[in-house]
Amino acid sequence: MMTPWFAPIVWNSTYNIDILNAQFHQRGVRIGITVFAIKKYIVFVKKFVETAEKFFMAGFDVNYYIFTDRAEDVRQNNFTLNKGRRVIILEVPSYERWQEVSMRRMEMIRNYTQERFINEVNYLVCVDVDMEFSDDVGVEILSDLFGTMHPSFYEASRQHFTYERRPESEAYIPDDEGDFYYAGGFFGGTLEEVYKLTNYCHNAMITDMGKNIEARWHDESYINKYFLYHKPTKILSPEYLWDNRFGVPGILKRRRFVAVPKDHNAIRN
Ligand SMILES: CC(=O)N[C@H]1[C@@H](OP(=O)(O)OP(=O)(O)OC[C@H]2O[C@@H](n3ccc(=O)[nH]c3=O)[C@H](O)[C@@H]2O)O[C@H](CO)[C@H](O)[C@@H]1O
Ligand SMILES: [Mn+2]
Repeated sequence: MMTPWFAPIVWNSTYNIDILNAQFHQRGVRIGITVFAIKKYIVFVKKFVETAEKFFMAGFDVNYYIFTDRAEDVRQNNFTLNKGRRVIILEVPSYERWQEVSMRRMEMIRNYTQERFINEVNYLVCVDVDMEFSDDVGVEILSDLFGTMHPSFYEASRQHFTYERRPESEAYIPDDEGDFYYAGGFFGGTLEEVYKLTNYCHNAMITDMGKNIEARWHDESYINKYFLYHKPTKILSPEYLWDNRFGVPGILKRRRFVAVPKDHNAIRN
């Protein structure tokens, strides 16, 4: 429930949501959530927003920032939103390879954080779009800088973490270092902290590209490197990022945000 640097690990029943809601409402906190729906991934947007309206930050002001190269198609969804909640469609370029689409999210989040989000929200939550909410995800996740345990590795020991192991890469992590294996698909924090993380990851990727290196798990590898030396102030348990292909272990009392099954080849090409 607590890391050795005193960051809480958020599991069901470790917090009282009424106390937290009162505190965050008192501060008038506004929350932004970023998702990318590039090319065929626009098919995921409808369910993502619909389920977020039920489960994500209920009762709070939320801006959905949907980055897409197909704005018209995304608009066709005619979202029905609760009070205080808005969909904002941001037109961005697309990239040919899915790996680069995934990695370029860092650059785009960084740029919009500085230009726009900073004026509109107090916290940013950055997630994958091929997901749906199936239980509450509320202000208990918010902190200066938060990351999420990857559902494949929360029980694994360090030697099994799939960090980048080539010393030439900016994402390199030595064998005897590393706290957790964090997932690329759910991180966030204050605007300042998200700016620092995304700026670091983008610059590291560009440096590697110049050397013709792409880290093993793309953006996720660079996030893991960043979190090693800039420890998150809160860590989300796999309740917040689950994939039903892993079954439902006893430790998992809630599945709050779950991968939507996809045909990888069909959707990425
Ligand atoms: C749940 C989780 O931790 N997911 C991570 C995992 O892969 P995933 O296998 O879940 O990657 P993915 O196919 O979902 O791609 C990541 C994200 O990029 C966006 N996208 C991708 C391709 C495309 O054509 N259009 C598009 O919009 C979309 O928002 C998608 O959710 O590893 C990736 C890097 O390898 C990223 O770190 C993901 O965040
Ligand atoms: Mn995904």
